[in-house]
Amino acid sequence: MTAATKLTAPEAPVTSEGPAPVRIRGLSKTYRVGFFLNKQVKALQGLDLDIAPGQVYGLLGPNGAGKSTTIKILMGLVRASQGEALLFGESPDRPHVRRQVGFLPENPSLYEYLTGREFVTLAGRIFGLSGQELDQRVTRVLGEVGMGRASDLQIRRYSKGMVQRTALAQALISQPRLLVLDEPTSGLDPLGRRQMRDIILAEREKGTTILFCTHIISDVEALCDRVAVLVGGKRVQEGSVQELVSARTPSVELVVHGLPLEQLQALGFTYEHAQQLDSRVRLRVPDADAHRLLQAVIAQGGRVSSLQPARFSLEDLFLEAMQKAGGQTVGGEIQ
Ligand SMILES: Nc1ncnc2c1ncn2[C@@H]1O[C@H](COP(=O)(O)OP(=O)(O)OP(=O)(O)O)[C@@H](O)[C@H]1O
Repeated sequence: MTAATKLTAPEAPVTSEGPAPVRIRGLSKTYRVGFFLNKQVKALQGLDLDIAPGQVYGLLGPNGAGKSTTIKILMGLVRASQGEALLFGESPDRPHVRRQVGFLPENPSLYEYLTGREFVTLAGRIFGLSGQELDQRVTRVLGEVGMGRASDLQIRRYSKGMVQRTALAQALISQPRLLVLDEPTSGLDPLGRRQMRDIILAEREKGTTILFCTHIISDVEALCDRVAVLVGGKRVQEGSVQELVSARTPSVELVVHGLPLEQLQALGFTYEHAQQLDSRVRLRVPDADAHRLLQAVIAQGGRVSSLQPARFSLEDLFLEAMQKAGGQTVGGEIQ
């Protein structure tokens, strides 16, 4: 038995609400690739992650960072090479654990000749639902995802966004304690994205724990309690969105006219950001340097048209984390 298939973890923390919905320790995954399977892609390298009951947790990372691999291991679709991944303190393979989880895969592929209603009904039957309760739940979840009216059309006639919404309805049909969503807003129009966000927030209100992965930073900012940033299969940042964003030293953004970027760079300040915009230059410096920079710009004959506190966003943090990861931004490590 590999470490990944351990059925129980005696050391899994048990809170008053029971074991953590998700606990990952030292998780690694190496895929074998190449014609002779003689190359390896390190998709995950020693990942640790804990998700507490009721949390909305975002896995953020560039393409190929290992987000889907993490989710597939948690859903029992891919075997880990090392480490353990537990749901509610147990192996994801156990049927009673799986019954507590709703899963929306990336690029869901549904039975095309069924209607949306038939498909979601089938999913409900697999979860052991039947009769009036099943019919009522199907109607309710289809309504929630905005598919009430189109639910009697065959899925092969659906757009990508309609398929995504129907797949979400099947994830919700069992009223799961844990919802795992792989790129939930991909393929959705702006209205669909808003609806998806509203559904996630409504599920959170009900106390559902939610793990979702994305590279859409605004979704994480709008929805998540906590976030982990993955780059090249490693966790490079983790914390509450608020903590990560506010732990930064304050900085100030200035817009300067009348001096070229090269001249400003020669002043010897360390700029967090410097960009030439037509005849203006936008600069960002630590708060402590702002006054001296202002004086230096005026002394050189420049003019400052705007000076305001810069809002450090999750996007800055994300870009910074990718830079710190040594420029490796896309895909796992290939050997
Ligand atoms: N079945 C597979 N066989 C070989 N390599 C794979 C396989 N699945 C994923 N990989 C590789 O593992 C790495 C991580 O992929 P993964 O799909 O987990 O990343 P991701 O963060 O979900 O990316 P994206 O945002 O593009 O969906 C990538 O380098 C990818 O090429």
